[in-house]
This record gives sequence, C-alpha cells and structure tokens, in this order.
Amino acid sequence: MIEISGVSKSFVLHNQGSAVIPVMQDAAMTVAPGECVALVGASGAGKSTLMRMIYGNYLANAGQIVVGDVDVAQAEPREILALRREVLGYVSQFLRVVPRVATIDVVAEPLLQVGVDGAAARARAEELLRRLNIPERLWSLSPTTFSGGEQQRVNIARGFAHSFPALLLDEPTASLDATNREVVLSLIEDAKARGAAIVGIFHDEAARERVCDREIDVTGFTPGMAA
Ligand SMILES: Nc1ncnc2c1ncn2[C@@H]1O[C@H](COP(=O)(O)OP(=O)(O)OP(=O)(O)O)[C@@H](O)[C@H]1O
Repeated sequence: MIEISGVSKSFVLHNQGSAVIPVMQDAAMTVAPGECVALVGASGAGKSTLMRMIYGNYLANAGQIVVGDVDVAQAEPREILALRREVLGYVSQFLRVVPRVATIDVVAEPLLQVGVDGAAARARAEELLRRLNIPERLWSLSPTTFSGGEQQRVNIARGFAHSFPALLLDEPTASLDATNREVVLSLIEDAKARGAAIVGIFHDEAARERVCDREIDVTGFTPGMAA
C-alpha cells in the first residue's frame, strides 16, 4: 500500500549562505495493508521528515514514494490533494482549528468530502466523539476554546472519520489520559483490522509495542550511515 525506495532529502538553508544539509539517503520501506510500522531513531534522525515526504509536505530530491497508485515524489499538487482526500489520512497531535465551525462538523467534514451523505457523516462523527469522551454539550461549539486534550481528541476523531486505506500517525497518544489513550489504541487496532496501512511515530513505547508490527530505524537512512 505504501512503497518507498531510493528516497533522498537535503535541505537548502537559503538564509544561511545556501548551506545544503543532507538528512536522508536511499530510504526504503514497504507497508502492507493491515500493517502498522513505527518509525524510530534518535531525535533529529529524520522521522518527521520521512513522514512529511510521504504526506507530500516535503518534496523528496530522489526516489519513489508510492501510496496506492500515486507516486507522491512525482505527483502534481492536484493529485496529492485527491490522495489526501480519499486514500491517505494524517493524524497529528494538534488540531488546526477552523474558527466558527461546530465540532461535529469538523469531524464529519472528511466524510462529506468523499461523498458520504450528511446524516451518515454526522452519525459517524457522533459515534467517534462519544467514543473519545467529548461531552455532547460541546459538539455544537467550535473547538477553538477547547482544552489542549479536548482539541487533540477532536483531531483524532476527524482523522479516523473516513476509513482511509493508508494512515500517518504523528504521536497520536501523546498527552492523553489513560482512558483516552486506550480509545486511540483501539481505533488504531480497528483501522488495521479493516486493512489500513499505517506509519506512525510513537514516543509512547508501550503503545508502539502494542499496535505496531515492525519498527524501522530511520538512522539507517542517515547519509553516510546507510546499511
Ligand atoms: N524544514 C527544514 N529545514 C531545514 N532542516 C530541517 C527541516 N526539517 C527538518 N530538518 C532537519 O532534518 C533533520 C531531521 O529532522 P526531523 O524533524 O525529521 O527528525 P526527527 O527524527 O523527527 O526528530 P524528533 O524525534 O526530535 O522529532 C534535523 O537535523 C533537522 O534539523
């Protein structure tokens, strides 16, 4: 479902004499449907960089990043937007809050985007908000004023609303209480069971061990250290 090969990345620091910082060389990995792979490696090793290249936020300098039938490393912006709408979900720790949009609509929106009808989208959004312990009295309010933990849970509900065939998870359990952490782990297990291919960064080691099938140490892709 996700196939990466020969991927390299350097950053050019235009405001620092165009210094070139090579951060990744010849990265390769494959994630099958139903599998969850954890990216590991020391701070600064390149976990976030690889994740951002898969999502198409950073452009790879070389190689292939095939998600479904799209090579993100070569795709047009329009194709990447379609991929993000239909195929590739991304759950970060932080909600990008849209002012004045009710929480229920924030969560239902990804479903409406793929053509699910309003009532079904709302029902799925309600189910997720309930599961993530967001009190019903908050559903009609914008999450702008919610606590950090509430916003994180709204973001997770939104990220899991559509059954994406591929999912990127960036610290999805960070700063959650034990009950909600458990809910998120069960959402990840459900996604695997329906065949989602998942790549995640988890500093929560117990969470990683529970839901991930394999670990990939990105230190192996550091220039000069490639295996
Ligand atoms: N936009 C950028 N411009 C320049 N350098 C960058 C940029 N993004 C990342 N880097 C560099 O790439 C390297 C890898 O960073 P990255 O954030 O991917 O590491 P990480 O493994 O996710 O670290 P952490 O666990 O601390 O989040 C670092 O040396 C970082 O400084």
